[in-house]
Formats: sequence, C-alpha cells, structure tokens
Amino acid sequence: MTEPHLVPPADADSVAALAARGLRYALVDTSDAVAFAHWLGADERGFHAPAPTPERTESARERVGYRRTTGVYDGAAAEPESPVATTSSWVAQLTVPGGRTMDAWAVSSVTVAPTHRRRGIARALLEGELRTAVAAGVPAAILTASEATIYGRFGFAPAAPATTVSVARRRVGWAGPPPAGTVHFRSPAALRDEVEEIAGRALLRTPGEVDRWPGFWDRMLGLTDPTSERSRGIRAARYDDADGHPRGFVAYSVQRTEPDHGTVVVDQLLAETDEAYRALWRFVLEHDFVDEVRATLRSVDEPLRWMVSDPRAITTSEYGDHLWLRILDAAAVLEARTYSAPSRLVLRIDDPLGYASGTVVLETDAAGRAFVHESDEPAGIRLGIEELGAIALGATRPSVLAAAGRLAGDAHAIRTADRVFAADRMPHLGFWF
Ligand SMILES: CC(=O)SCCNC(=O)CCNC(=O)[C@H](O)C(C)(C)COP(=O)(O)OP(=O)(O)OC[C@H]1O[C@@H](n2cnc3c(N)ncnc32)[C@H](O)[C@@H]1OP(=O)(O)O
Repeated sequence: MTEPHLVPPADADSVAALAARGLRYALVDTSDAVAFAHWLGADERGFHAPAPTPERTESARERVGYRRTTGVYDGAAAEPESPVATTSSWVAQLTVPGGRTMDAWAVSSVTVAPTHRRRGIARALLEGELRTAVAAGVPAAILTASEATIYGRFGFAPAAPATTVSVARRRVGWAGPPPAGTVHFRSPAALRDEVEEIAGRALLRTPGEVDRWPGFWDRMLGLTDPTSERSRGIRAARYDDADGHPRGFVAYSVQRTEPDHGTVVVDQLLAETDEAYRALWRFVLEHDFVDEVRATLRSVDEPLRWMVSDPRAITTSEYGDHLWLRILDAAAVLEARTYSAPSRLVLRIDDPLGYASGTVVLETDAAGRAFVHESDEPAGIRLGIEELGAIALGATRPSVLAAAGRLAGDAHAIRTADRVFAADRMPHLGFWF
C-alpha cells in the first residue's frame, strides 16, 4: 500500500545504531492491517490520543497508508509487535515565494514511548529521515513540531509562523468593499469534489503552505465518520467570482451556547484571490447570534484587521513557529524561489551535519530569478543551517537574526539580504501534519 517511490529501506546507519541497543528499525508494511494497527496504536499513544477504534484504524490506513511508515521494535518488550517508536514521511509540495512549489520531505508521527525515551531513538529516526531524503534527491525536510525545543539540533528552523485569530463579532461591522461574486453553501460531500482544485490554486499564493493529501480533505469535511457529532456540525461554503468561477471556500462549525451565544470555529478558509478572501471572511462574520469567530493557524499578517469597523475587536494568540524547514541542498532551495530585488550575495553556510556546508554565491536578477554557484570568495554573510532555513521563505529578516547574534556579516550585505529575501506575502502554513 505504501507508494513505491517512498520505500527506500530503513536507513542503514540508523538500523545499525538501534541494533546496537537491541532494537529493530524497520519499514511497516501498511498493507498488513495488523502491523498498521500496532503502529497506529503506538503513534496515537505517543501523542496522548485515545486508542484508535478498529474503524478509525482502517480509515487512517486508507488515508495515510501511502506514506513511508517506520517503527522501532523491542524484542524484549512485553508486547514486541507494538513499536516503541514511530515515524512517517512522504514527499510533499512546499510553496515558495513566486507561486511555485518544491519537493520537501515531510516528516510526521515522530514518537518514542515513555518506556524508551532519551536513549537516542528519536535522534536515530530523524537522522535516518534526513539521510533518506538526501539519498532520494529531495532538497529539504519539513515538519510541524509538538515542542519548539526538539528540532533545532537537527538543523530545522521555524520558516512560516501561524497564529489564532479571534474576532468579537458583535463589535465589528463590515468596512471592506462588497464582493462582486456570491457565497454558496455546499454540502461537505459536494465541496469534496471541488476542494482539491480550489485549494491547489489557493495554496500556491502563500509561501510556507504545503499540499494536503486526499484523506486530509475527507477527514476535514467529516466524510470519514459522517454520522459523528463533529462531522454533522461541519458547514462548508464556496465563493464564486462574478464570472461564476470558484475562487475559495470555508469549512467551519458553530459551537452554540443557549440562548443566543455561539462561536464560529473556522477550520480552513482558503482563497485564491483577495476578493474571495474578503467575501468568505464577511460571510463568517455575518452569522447571527454568534459572539466570536475563531480561526486557528492563520497568517500573522491577515488583511482581516483592515476590513472591519473596529480593529480592536480582533485579537491574536498562540503565536506559533508552526512550519519547520531543514535545508539539505542549499543551492536547490535557494534557486527554487523568486526574490524581490537584483543582487549578488556571498553566503557561507555552516551545517553541523554537513549536508549544506559551504560558500555559495546567490545572484538574483530583475525578474527575481536566482542563480547559485559554489565559490571560495570571502562571504558577506555567515550563517548556520537553521538561520538559512529561517530566512529562506521570507518569514524572518536576516537583520533580525543579525540583531539576535545568530547571523554575521557586513551591514550592507545584511541590508541587501533583507530586501532580496522579502516575500510578497508573509509565509504561513494553515494545518498540522
Ligand atoms: C514532527 C513530529 O512528529 S513532532 C512530534 C514529536 N513527538 C512528540 O512530541 C510526542 C511525545 N514525545 C516523544 O515521543 C519523545 O519524547 C520525542 C520523540 C520528542 C523524543 O524522543 P527521544 O527518543 O526521547 O529523544 P532522543 O533521546 O533521541 O533525544 C535526542 C535529543 O533531543 C533532546 N530532546 C528529546 N526530546 C526533547 C524534548 N521534548 N524537549 C527538548 N529536548 C528534547 C534530547 O535531550 C537529545 O538531545 P541531545 O542529543 O542534543 O543531547
């Protein structure tokens, strides 16, 4: 069931490192329902989630069974068929500035059982994932992190933040222009037929976004368990422009408290155009007997604030690092995006794991294209692999890292880098994976 291109064998160095500790590191055959059930049980337990039901296990196998799924097994454990550590990975499409995507090795489900923690198992798994990505020719790895303290040591850096936006709905009036098109309610099943196309276009607008997999939409729209209370509460609406072309959608639910209070909880609001963005926000803000509209994992630079009569009715919380990026091939990543100004920058990159160390010249032209080559010139900017990841999509300015003492160089080069690396839109990632 795992897709063929995702089945390079378990990394040999990590197999050896774990075998030396009496542990077996292996791919999980996701076509084997029993093996997958043990793996999923360990994964869910690792995130302190309830034990999956047989239905949920089968649904998860259908949705994520295509991934490269690995487990670490302890033959001396009381239940040796249940892994003591898990990961999964796949090749995702990461949006970069310029409305393009690049391949990125997405890593998820990193868990180590409390019975086996702090013995270097996660390190063996992460380093194995990075070596596997490099061997597969994928230029970067990405993840969303449960804790911000874990992944810097492997060269990952926060590259696209997200925040929770809350609107005190009764305080705001609409101050934006009226939309030219129309918002239509769609049943979740009907939107499912349209969502991949609309989202595919919308996700290209924002650096840091990552393509969703088909099972993501099934679950988001409540189609994997349509009779559950959560699923029956999901509402979906689509925005069509004045020519009748679908340009965005919102999926949300309303948590109602009697008699006249409630909260609109926005799950995904994706828009291909600014007009669609405005129309969909207006739609959710105009729900009656609702006090609050809350949306998690929104951009830290939402235009929303400028579309309402009382901007102080909008508060943000839970600012999060969210997308973490680990550059493995600096030239490939730097050339994947477009830039905001022509320039010539010499960067010396230090990568403790060795993948991206070296000095490169980044030349950008007036069209924003980049040309990268290795060089032995003196560097204008010296930075580590984490710092390169932090500036790569444009979310953090190089001068901010210089002020923090995490990047060095001459002042002119750093000012130039600020201009060159700036992205048209603030990088942002709108879901967990
Ligand atoms: C992409 C994702 O899936 S994010 C989800 C991560 N998983 C979770 O949060 C689930 C609950 N936690 C766990 O399963 C485990 O504690 C893990 C996976 C975070 C760590 O597993 P372990 O096998 O204990 O880690 P390991 O022993 O390999 O530690 C490697 C290094 O990370 C450090 N480390 C591990 N976990 C943490 C943590 N939670 N906070 C800070 N540092 C940590 C260790 O101190 C060690 O540092 P060093 O090698 O630089 O001295």
